Amino acid sequence: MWISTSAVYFISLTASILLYRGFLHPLGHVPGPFAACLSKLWAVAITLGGRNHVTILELHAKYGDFVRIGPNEVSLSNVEAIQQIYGPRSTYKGVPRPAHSESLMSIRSHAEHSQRHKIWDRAFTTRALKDYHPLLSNRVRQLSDRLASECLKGTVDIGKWFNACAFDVMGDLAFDSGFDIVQKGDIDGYSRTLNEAVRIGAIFINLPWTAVSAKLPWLPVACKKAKLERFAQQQVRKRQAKVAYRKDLSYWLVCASGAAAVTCATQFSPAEAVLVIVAGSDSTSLVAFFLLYFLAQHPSVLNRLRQEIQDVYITHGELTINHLNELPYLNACINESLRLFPPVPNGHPRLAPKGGATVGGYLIPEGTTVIVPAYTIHRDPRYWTEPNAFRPERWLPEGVMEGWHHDTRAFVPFSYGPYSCIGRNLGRQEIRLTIAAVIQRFDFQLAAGFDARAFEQQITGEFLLTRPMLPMLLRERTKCERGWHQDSSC
Ligand code: HEM
Repeated sequence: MWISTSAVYFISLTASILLYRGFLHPLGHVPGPFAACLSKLWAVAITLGGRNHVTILELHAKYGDFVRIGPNEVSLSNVEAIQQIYGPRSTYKGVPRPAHSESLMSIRSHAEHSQRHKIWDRAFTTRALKDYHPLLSNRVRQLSDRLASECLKGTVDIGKWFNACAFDVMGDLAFDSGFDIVQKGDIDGYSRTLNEAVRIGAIFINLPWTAVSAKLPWLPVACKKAKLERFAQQQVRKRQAKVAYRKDLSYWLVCASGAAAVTCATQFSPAEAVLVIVAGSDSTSLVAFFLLYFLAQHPSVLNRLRQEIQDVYITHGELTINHLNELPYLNACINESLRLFPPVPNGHPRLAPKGGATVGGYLIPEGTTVIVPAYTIHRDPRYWTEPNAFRPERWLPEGVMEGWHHDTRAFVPFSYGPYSCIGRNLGRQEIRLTIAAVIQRFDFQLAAGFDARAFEQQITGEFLLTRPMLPMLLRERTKCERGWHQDSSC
């Protein structure tokens, strides 16, 4: 009797919730897949399938700028929306992040975030970045040497090595002691663990209550999280013991404030150390990876880029970060890779303010979660002519012909506004150095039978894009006074 009463209660409750969400909800007028209106499980299923970025793009192509992608969630693919939702004067709130506890990325109160941001800012000034140059150059040199030995063995999984290098760089910056994955391999599996943590985090973002599972010690997800946190704790402690040892990132976050070691512990938490690694490694290596993929398919772009880099080498006798910063074609190629494959493709959730808001003519009720998806807006033909083509020239003055659409307001790979990427200049420097080092020293081509369509279909985008295996054949070029050459005749 008790069971049947409970069952009736449960069924009626579920039916009323579904009825409300499907037909009576204030977002009822917004088009979108019916299953998405009923339950967040739709988003989880799409996330698990891994093709969020493509699904959202297809939904916008079908339904227009304003699409309902959850019971209380809409996706807005319209350039007018970006400034209003993410801009400095936005009244939208950030959505708390269950996956990155106690870090800059999880603080979503504007006042608290701005206070913490000021401390982080010191680590990303032009002067601070300059101090990281030797460290970056050293790691990229190691990567280049590693590729030289790997290419003798056959096809090279280039993405794996780019990722290892970016991981080593961030390890140096966050802990002042690298992981040495390029040289020794991922012995302890930290890089693997982090990648898994990011995937799991994507589910937590869609269904915040599942984040509880990270606290149940017998679940694999909890073990992995605990392992990572233990590691970060050890590293932060070790780093704090050498207070003013080197001007790395933790120096600026902690020690430059003159704080005593005791306050250091509260200022640079293991969660923030993990944030540096998560935010700075995969994202950066993905951009370099996709750029190399495009270059392998576009020989004329590769030749022009190689010439630009060669000219710098001939003029200055070396390739430093300062020389590379100003190269227009290199920067254009990086922008084009960021446009076509933004590492964070699905947009950043914000909550509509009290009383609701109107964006680009659309009424958004109070408390609605809103996203502007980067992958979709980067490929919108209203903002970009030939949106799916890799065409770096579009970023140069001579490359935008009359009548061409090139609306840089619709370029948001680092998000936009006060919560946008703090490490973008560092990331760009690392990408420039990596790409310059690789294309200067190696000729490369995709392995025989490579199928670009199949490759792109394997790219998933739960939170970050993933990189499928990209088999490349690399051949070391010959070095002489005037740079590197294809054959031994310098
Ligand atoms: C090209 C490479 C990179 C891309 C495409 C990228 C992209 C992004 C994006 C889209 C966000 C906003 C995330 C959100 O609101 O959900 C973000 C935030 C952030 N990124 Fe990056 N990032 C890159 C490199 C880096 C690097 C090298 C660092 C260095 C530590 C870094 C540190 C951060 C931090 C700390 C945040 C949080 C900022 C805040 O909440 O105020 N990123 N990044």
